[in-house]
Amino acid sequence: MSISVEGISKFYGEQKALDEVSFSVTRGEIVGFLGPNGAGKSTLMKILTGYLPPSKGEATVNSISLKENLHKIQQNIGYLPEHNPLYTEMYVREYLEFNAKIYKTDKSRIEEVITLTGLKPEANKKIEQLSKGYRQRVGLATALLHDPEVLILDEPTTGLDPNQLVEIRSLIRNIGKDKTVFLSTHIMQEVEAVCDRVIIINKGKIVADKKLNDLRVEKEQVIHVEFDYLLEPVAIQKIPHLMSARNIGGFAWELTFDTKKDMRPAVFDFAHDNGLKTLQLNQKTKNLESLFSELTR
Ligand SMILES: Nc1ncnc2c1ncn2[C@@H]1O[C@H](COP(=O)(O)OP(=O)(O)OP(=O)(O)O)[C@@H](O)[C@H]1O
Repeated sequence: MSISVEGISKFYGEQKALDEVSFSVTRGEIVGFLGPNGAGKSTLMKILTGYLPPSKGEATVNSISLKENLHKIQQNIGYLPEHNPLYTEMYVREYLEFNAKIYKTDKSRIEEVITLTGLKPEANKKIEQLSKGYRQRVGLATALLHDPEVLILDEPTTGLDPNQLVEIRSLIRNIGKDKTVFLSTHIMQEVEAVCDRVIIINKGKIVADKKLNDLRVEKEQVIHVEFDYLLEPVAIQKIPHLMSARNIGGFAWELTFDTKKDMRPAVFDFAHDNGLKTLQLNQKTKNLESLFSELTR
């Protein structure tokens, strides 16, 4: 087990931020820790990385107990905090060298993480000159310096523009091929894009723990499609297996089908046969959305 959390509670004075939280993460999983603002995500991550003590409960990382050997745990964890604390007046390479000294890692690892995180073109700039996306990469590079087995990433894509978002998500997916990744977010699409599994927290309690594949294997299927022209709802009814069609703004529709079979080709063919262009076509995990709104309302 890479991460095991047992009955962790955390009080800030009178306020209970975490309430008997328990779960485990196995090696090689990418787990999304999803919850609304103030649900307790950062608090748990700070506990797992040793920045905060729990009020109650136990956690282990790679079978090492948080209580017994915090230092050893920190050697096994790469942590990207929510507010990435970078020394912005430093140059990127200089900053990584500084951190490599702290971790006592080999200097050759610096070039490896620069390549891995796509920092090469910016490596000779000062951190203050970097865009938010590249600063985030510096944070990830720092978290990866000592080649930890477990990565804990607190809202790694907050504030990024859509292009940076795609790049950082694909970077995390790549890193997750041989590391355990536990990442927090309040964005459902992030979980769908990156994770194998989702743990949902609300008001300090775990309210769901599901594999994304299990959520996808459902009878219903939802597709978001955008055409280049306005359609009458009656015209859309011609698509086979369609249960309902809802306009979600402009020329975009949410289509619900009563089949597991991938209906994207049928929607594409429908557009083509009716002289329409398909501007966007996405299969949604409706179940994650409904689960989230049901459990965190
Ligand atoms: N240092 C603190 N002192 C007092 N209360 C705190 C402290 N840190 C967090 N809290 C409270 O604990 C609860 C959980 O906060 P936490 O930051 O863990 O939530 P979160 O899920 O990470 O939220 P967000 O998505 O907004 O970052 C919130 O109600 C918050 O106000």
